[in-house]
Amino acid sequence: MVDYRTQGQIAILEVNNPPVNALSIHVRKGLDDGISRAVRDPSVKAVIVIGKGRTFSSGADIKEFNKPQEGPRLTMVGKKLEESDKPVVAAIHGTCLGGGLEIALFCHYRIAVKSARVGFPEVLLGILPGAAGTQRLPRVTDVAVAMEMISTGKHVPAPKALEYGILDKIVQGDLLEEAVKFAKSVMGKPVQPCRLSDQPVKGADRLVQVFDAAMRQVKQRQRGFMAPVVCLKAVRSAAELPYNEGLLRENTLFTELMSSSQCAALRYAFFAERAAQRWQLPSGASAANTKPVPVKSTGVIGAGTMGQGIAICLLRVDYPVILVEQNQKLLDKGVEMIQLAFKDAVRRKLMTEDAMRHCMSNISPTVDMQQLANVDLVIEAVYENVALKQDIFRKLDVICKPSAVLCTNTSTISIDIIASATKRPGSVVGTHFFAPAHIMRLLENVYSKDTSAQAVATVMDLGKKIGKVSVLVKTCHGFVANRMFHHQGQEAALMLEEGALPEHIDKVMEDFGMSIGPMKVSDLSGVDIGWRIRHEVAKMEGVELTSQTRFFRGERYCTLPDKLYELGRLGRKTGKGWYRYEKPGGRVAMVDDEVTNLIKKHSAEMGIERRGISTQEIQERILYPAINEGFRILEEGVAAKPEDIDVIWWYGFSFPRYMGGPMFHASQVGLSKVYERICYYHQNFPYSSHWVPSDLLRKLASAPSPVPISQWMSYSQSKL
Ligand SMILES: CC/C=C\CC(=O)SCCNC(=O)CCNC(=O)[C@H](O)C(C)(C)COP(=O)(O)OP(=O)(O)OC[C@H]1O[C@@H](n2cnc3c(N)ncnc32)[C@H](O)[C@@H]1OP(=O)(O)O
Repeated sequence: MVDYRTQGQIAILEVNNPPVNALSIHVRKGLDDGISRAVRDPSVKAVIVIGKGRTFSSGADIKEFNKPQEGPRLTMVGKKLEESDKPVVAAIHGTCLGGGLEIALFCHYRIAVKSARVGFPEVLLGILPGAAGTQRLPRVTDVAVAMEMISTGKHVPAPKALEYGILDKIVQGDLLEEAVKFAKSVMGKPVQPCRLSDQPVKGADRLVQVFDAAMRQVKQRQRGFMAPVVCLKAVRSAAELPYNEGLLRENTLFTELMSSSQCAALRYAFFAERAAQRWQLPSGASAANTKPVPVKSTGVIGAGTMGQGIAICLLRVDYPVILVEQNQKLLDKGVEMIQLAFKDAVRRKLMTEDAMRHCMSNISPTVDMQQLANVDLVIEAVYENVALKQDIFRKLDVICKPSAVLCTNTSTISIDIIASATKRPGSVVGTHFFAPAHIMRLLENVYSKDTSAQAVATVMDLGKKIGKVSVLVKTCHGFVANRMFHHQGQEAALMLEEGALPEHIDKVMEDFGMSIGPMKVSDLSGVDIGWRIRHEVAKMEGVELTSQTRFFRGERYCTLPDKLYELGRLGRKTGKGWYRYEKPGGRVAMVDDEVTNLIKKHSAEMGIERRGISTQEIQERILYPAINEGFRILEEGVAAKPEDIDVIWWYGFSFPRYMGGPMFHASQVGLSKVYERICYYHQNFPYSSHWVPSDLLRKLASAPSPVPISQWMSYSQSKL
């Protein structure tokens, strides 16, 4: 775990714990033993701490967090490194994060290669750097920088870290050779001035202003997260208390955070996100045994809002894009909008003018689908209409080369239906982007009964390359995201006719932690989207939905969203939806009397006596149908594991990560309680099938003791 060797008068402690040199018990022990040995050995005059493999260290071993602490504590190991009279040099490459950076800050010197990054990402796990990081960073760099780094968790590139004073030198060439040279240059020099515990906090005279400004920012940007606030308090204590007292304060705050439910949720999120990348098909094909099709050229069909966003994603990472539209006017408009989005990115310093020009030079706009003959991958992004999509895929089948992967950006239509229009259903796969496609990180990749493993591997790989978080799901109507979200929309509309108003529902859900409530989401995504989907489904079933419709598919149906659509209130884009906006495309949602009156009139027409709806009821009626559907999705194997559903909700619907996602949230509330409430609503609302309790939920709720989320799937086939 830590290899000890000497090179002349230098002892080298090489951390060797693949893949990322986490500071597990054996590493801490190895470092502890190594430094003691080096200090004892009179022939050793300097020490180097270095990481083997791809990185210096990714920090404490997160897998050890919920186990009893064994072996030497990181702070104790660090103290030994600092107290050594022989200079200790940290030689950094890859990432030097969390406990890894704390170890480096205990060393007397830090050198790094230019590509290295340092940071304290603990805050993202709901904790703080608890091995003296909050006390030592503001002693090596300015307290404002320390507050920013520790409260955001951002990685800092080596050149910036040098500027901040965190690094002493950036080296070129072989890191170990350079570290040896550096160690020789400091051999024999007194280490006292390099012991950070003896240094004053930098910028302590500006503490109050810096702290207040940082706190304002944290409250604005990380609303609801506990850890950033506590991180700032810990750094503040570095400036207010002597070093050893500051350490005690840090420890108290660390313990508080470590035992919080937010920390448990964020730790779960860390592993869930990584687990989602390890996809597996029922055939056994998986990320580990399937190679993607090499993609060098791409096509996008549809230059509307989604097509534009998808094209931007591809162009940004250097894929040439053939952009196809049905007529020149729409095509020109689409290209213009793409250019505008890039210009905006340049204005916001997210890209250079040169990079923008390069991206734009990679688009080939055309109204001729034949131009797609040689692309490796094509993404259809036209509006949600089965016949239209099938027609496009019929054409693609004829036009595209046999190896091409044919993707559809449908948000609801089963991939089986779209693929059936081709003679190569194995090449057809869903790539469900979320609007705005160039901003939202989620990519819901969808396989059909025929999709080949290679097509799946290709879109999962594409997702990674374009910076998305990809989750693989099996096809069904609405997939995971919209199938779960759909019930929220239904239930919200029903609560509106029973007595709630859009602003009440949104406030409750925003107070719960959602970044925006469901009514604002509907305005953002477009009231017409839901309308089109509902009416398309009805049409497929030979039903016409009208203002008189009370039941559809045997379910209670609320016509309020349809009435809103008929008034042309399509959401933000028209400046009016469930709210009024300052202008079409505006962002400031204002309560609109026209909507309030529409809702009240609708209730009266329905003969419903409006009533006050409690916060608890709003929360449960918005969340629990989605959770219930989540369990059905697991039962049917549409999602392979609860973690995948939660990942979809963080990135697709901004579900607060510190609550872990709807499935994790359900586990925290207690499945028996969630089940009981779903049964209660089922009794009260028998005409809404989303309240029929899932069988898997029933089985888990009746287990004699709470079943850990990692074992839920073992209950899906059980006969209990
Ligand atoms: C007293 C307490 C003191 C200190 C507290 C801490 O130090 S808390 C830990 C702080 N560090 C982090 O939060 C870093 C977490 N890791 C990362 O950000 C990335 O993993 C990293 C290092 C940037 C590498 O990214 P990359 O994309 O290259 O790899 P990936 O994320 O897929 O990770 C590879 C596998 O390593 C596992 N892993 C990563 N970091 C840790 C860790 N700190 N502890 C345990 N395991 C870690 C990760 O889960 C992956 O495993 P796999 O089984 O392949 O999914």
